[in-house]
Amino acid sequence: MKAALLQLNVSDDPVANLVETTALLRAAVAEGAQFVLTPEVTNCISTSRDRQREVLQDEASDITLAGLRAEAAAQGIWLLIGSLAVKTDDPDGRFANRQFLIAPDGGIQARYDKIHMFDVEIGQGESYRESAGYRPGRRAVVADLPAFRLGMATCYDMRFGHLSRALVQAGAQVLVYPSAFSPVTGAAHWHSLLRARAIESGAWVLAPAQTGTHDATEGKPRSTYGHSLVVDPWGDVLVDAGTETGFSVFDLDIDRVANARRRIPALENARDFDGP
Ligand SMILES: O=C(O)CNC(=O)[C@H](CS)NC(=O)CCC(=O)C(=O)O
Repeated sequence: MKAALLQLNVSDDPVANLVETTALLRAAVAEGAQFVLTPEVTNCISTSRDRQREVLQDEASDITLAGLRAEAAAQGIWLLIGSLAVKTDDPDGRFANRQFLIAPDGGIQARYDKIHMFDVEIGQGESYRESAGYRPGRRAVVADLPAFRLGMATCYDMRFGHLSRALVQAGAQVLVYPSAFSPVTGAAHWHSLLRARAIESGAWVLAPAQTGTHDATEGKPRSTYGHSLVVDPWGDVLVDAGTETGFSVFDLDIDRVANARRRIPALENARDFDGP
């Protein structure tokens, strides 16, 4: 199956973002992609919670979800919306950071709310507190396409190997990590983490990413690392999209999963053990 990652530089304007995402999706489909994946927070990146609250909706009213579902149906493709920030009934007014798998008829096949919140102090004045704006999910999710099983995870989730292990133990052959990674941690960890998840799982790892500088409402713009990555089940990097926006089409050959797992049967060799 031909698949494509979209690399985006979204603003705090969901309408403009939808226009840009749709144009790239159509270009990828024109090159044969039957499965298209978008990055984390495809609908909006804003440094202002007030702005987010003003322009974003709950799932039922989200224009990005409605627009991309219609587009997937018009093109007859599978679409992984890397995530949308959507309003929830959280008592603290927090959003969900929610992934959607859309089927070729436009139906919602699966949803996943990001579990691990990026609450960190990286140093040099850079800190993030994702849990202040987002309510974490509690449930790991796998979903079936006709030819393979997908394990859904988002961005910072890639640092938690027990989540990917649970997903592959539940049958996932393709792991997705749509992201809006920080440039500092991206340079230090992005390629290593994603290759490790692919190698230890014998699974494809697909990581469509946000890139560049984004909204600066709060004075300082938010920057993201880019480098959308495709890693095959042996750990080879098939696509590194660099820092420009655009799309990357590649051949998602599911036979490589069985091949890698035959050579290194890490899932079969794994053992239960007593605690240290
Ligand atoms: O803020 C939003 O609107 C959506 N959420 C994100 O972009 C999140 C939290 S700031 N980004 C990450 O998880 C990056 C993880 C990362 O960079 C690492 O693990 O090193």
